[in-house]
Amino acid sequence: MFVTLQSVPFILLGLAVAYYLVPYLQKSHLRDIPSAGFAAFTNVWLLLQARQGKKYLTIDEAHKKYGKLVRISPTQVSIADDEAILSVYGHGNGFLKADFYDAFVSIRRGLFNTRDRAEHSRKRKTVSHTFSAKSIGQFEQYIHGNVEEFVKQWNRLSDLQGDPKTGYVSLDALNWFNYLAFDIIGDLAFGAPFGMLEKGQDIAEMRLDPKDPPKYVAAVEVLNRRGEVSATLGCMPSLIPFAKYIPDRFFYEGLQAVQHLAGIAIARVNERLKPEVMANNTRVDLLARLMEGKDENGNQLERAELTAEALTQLIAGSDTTSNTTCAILYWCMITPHVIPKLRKTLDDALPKDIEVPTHAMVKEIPYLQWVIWETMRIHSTSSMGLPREIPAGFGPIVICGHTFQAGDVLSVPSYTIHRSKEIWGADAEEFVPERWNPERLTARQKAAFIPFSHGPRACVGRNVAEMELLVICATVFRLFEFEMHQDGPMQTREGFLRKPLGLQVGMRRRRV
Ligand code: HEM
Repeated sequence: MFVTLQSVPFILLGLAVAYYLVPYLQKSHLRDIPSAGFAAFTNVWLLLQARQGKKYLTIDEAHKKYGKLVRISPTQVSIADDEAILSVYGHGNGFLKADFYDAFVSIRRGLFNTRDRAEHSRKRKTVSHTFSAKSIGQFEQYIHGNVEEFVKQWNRLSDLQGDPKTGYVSLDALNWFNYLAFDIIGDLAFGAPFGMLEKGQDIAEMRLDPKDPPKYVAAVEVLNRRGEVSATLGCMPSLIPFAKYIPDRFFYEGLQAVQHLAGIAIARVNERLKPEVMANNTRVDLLARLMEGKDENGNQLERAELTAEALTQLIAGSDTTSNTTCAILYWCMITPHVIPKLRKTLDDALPKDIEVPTHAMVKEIPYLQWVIWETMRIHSTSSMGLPREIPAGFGPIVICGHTFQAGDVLSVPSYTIHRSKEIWGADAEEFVPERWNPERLTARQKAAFIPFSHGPRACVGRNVAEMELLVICATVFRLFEFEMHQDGPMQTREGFLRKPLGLQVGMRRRRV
């Protein structure tokens, strides 16, 4: 058979069509599910949404248009139905994290991005007791110390830089919540805070190799870039080896960020494991606990695995908390009556001479808890549907009236579920902390609240996160006053998380 020059374009076109049609036809059982744009034919659609930082929103809009089931890639179906939460994320269903998570691996796989079930169970066993409600008490001292430093810095700013007339100093609250969250996790996971609060600056030491001389990078920025590029490449993992050749700075800088972030963990673990530091160690932090962990042969974790796990905690436990704290301040500020009510509740509950309360003092204050939960619902720091694959040997399985097969990837979109009028009522788009009153909250709402996900891969740090949020919010709203210094709503961008881009406020020491 002869191939003429004129026929080459047609052959290429035919190959391209086949490339997209074959996966589509192979998944014939998904053909009756409406496709968002051209998503049924190629992952490029999902990749483009992620690249623009608004995947959760496009998927939310697609659900509003097409209903509860929407195909968002040749293999992935988004299910906006709270009934699917148990089936997709529950214990014992056998689903695994999808190849999306391959884009998050650096150094080596850690607890968050391990996809193999047995490996995950082993890793999770090593850390889960450390995060139990009983054990986290020993971490409180590190949280407390950093919140005290935060208060010192805000008092100083208010005293020295406040407007002479109003007393308010203008600042980006997100920056300060980031400094606080990074210093806390630095203290918890690496043995010392990064010193961001003290310097009022986003800065961390980084070494790509323990023997390298130190370099300094902006850790928050590095984490943001890394989250965005990984969440984008995760939509098309086959692109990962070629990502550095894509002529878009987003990918180049993102990949550099992945390395720099690993470098931050390498530098800090290196510091913490120095013989002179270890010899005098009295700390009961996360790294100490990880060092007690054993592998399947009873050996202690080797340096690379230890570093990967410490890096996992740094990534998972830093901007999750700061983005949530920033969203809490925003929603409280734009909703009249919430701050006065919260402040009165805190004044009534806490001793006057205490600036930073203990966890025990704040964990039973319902209105404080409701404000936090309501923000986690309406803001949804983790907004995307976390993708889970039905492994070989499983299925067919019926979810929401549709039959799925091994190899299908399913996800339940948190943002859409958290704002569903069917679940939360007509005021689902409003910030109403009172909806968490147990007399009002329904069993369905309770089960549909998934800010920490659900099942065996749910947030292992939830207890620490809740302790941090309670102590930080009780402190911030009781000691400081705010006025809005920005026009329009708080802008956000989605990487792995839904992150505020900033919150410009006036802050001063409390006067009344
Ligand atoms: C408000 C704060 C937080 C939120 C909203 C949050 C949310 C989540 C979510 C949704 C997941 C599931 C991710 C997935 O399936 O892909 C997760 C996993 C995880 N989180 Fe958190 N998290 C928070 C704070 C923390 C903290 C403070 C730590 C540690 C100190 C932490 C450590 C982890 C780890 C290690 C995982 C992976 C667990 C596994 O796969 O077994 N998180 N988190």
